[in-house]
Amino acid sequence: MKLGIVGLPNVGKSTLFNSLTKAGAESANYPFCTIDPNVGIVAVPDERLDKLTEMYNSAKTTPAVIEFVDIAGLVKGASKGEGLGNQFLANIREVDAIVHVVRCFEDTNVIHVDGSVDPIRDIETINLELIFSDIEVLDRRIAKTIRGARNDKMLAKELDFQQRIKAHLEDGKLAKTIEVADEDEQAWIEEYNLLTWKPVIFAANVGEEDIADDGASNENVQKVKEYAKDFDAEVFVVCAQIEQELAELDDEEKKMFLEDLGVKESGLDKLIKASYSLLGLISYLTAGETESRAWTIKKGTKAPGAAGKIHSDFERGFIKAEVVSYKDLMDCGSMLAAKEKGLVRQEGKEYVVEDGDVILFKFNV
Ligand SMILES: Nc1ncnc2c1ncn2[C@@H]1O[C@H](COP(=O)(O)OP(=O)(O)OP(=O)(O)O)[C@@H](O)[C@H]1O
Ligand SMILES: [Mg+2]
Repeated sequence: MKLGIVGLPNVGKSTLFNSLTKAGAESANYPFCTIDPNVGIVAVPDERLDKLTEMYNSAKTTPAVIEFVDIAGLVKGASKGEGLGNQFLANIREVDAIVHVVRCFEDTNVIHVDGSVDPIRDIETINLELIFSDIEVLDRRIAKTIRGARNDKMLAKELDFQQRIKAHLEDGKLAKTIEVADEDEQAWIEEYNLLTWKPVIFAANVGEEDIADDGASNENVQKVKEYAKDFDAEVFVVCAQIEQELAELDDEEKKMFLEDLGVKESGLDKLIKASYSLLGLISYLTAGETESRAWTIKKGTKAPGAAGKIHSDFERGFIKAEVVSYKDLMDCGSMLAAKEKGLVRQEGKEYVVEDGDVILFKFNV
């Protein structure tokens, strides 16, 4: 699962990325592996995992992770080769969702490429580049489809759809706002990998003074929130600069710093969790003396599929799953007590795994 960080130059993308990846490294057990200087693996904060580790005295704790990709700032004309951005547009085509960083902080020391802070103009500049890039992709697709469409009903239907999306984009609209008529169209649009089809989270990057009230008194943040409504996009208020400082601290210091700032949770933690649910992901947990671990699955995954995340043998030889909800386990205080109360269920192949299920798989190979 990958998220791409996009935005204009100098709006705080790398600051956010650095704090994300450093924060990931802090939860030491999952190594922050730099696959590439601009790709970082980030642990999904999950306090359930800490509690399980405590209960089982686990030697190791392994959180769920997501990948973030930091790209160079996009400028007007990026899709036509302006700036550094266009070579990176290809990188974002591979991501599952986009974090769009929008500058909402006023600071005359930090240059804005367009001379002033104006979040809606900035968002539209980026969106337009993404739209242009999508139009190019569609043009290539259309050229291919057109060849076969004359003698093939299905291709003719697809061609019609492609042309509809193109017209929609040329109107300055995002692919995700197009009405998809049926399952064929749904499958096609998913396959095209259009940038403006991907889910988006806006990260409103504010100054330190705006953290305590979560941006409520920052006019720019309010504008972004209003704007995002039209796209069903979530807006997260974050101060990238503070997050970078927070990421340097250990857990205890971090807690104190957050208290000083008047907030419970770092903006970053909220952002990571939100990204996770934006992607339709949930975690189930495994616990034991050697390791407590969170495993990422798509909502709706059945028990054998979930087992397959651990090892393909678990899926192939799946017999059953011993399941207890995290809450029941905690309420009972131990697995034994939960069993005595009949709260540990034996589930079969059709069981749909839920977020926070603590599972032991039985399998045979
Ligand atoms: N919330 C904030 N308040 C004040 N300054 C900030 C904030 N966030 C980032 N900055 C500052 O803005 C500058 C640009 O940040 P950064 O390098 O992260 O931008 P970027 O979007 O990655 O730029 P580029 O596209 O050029 O890579 C840095 O000096 C950083 O310290
Ligand atoms: Mg950068």
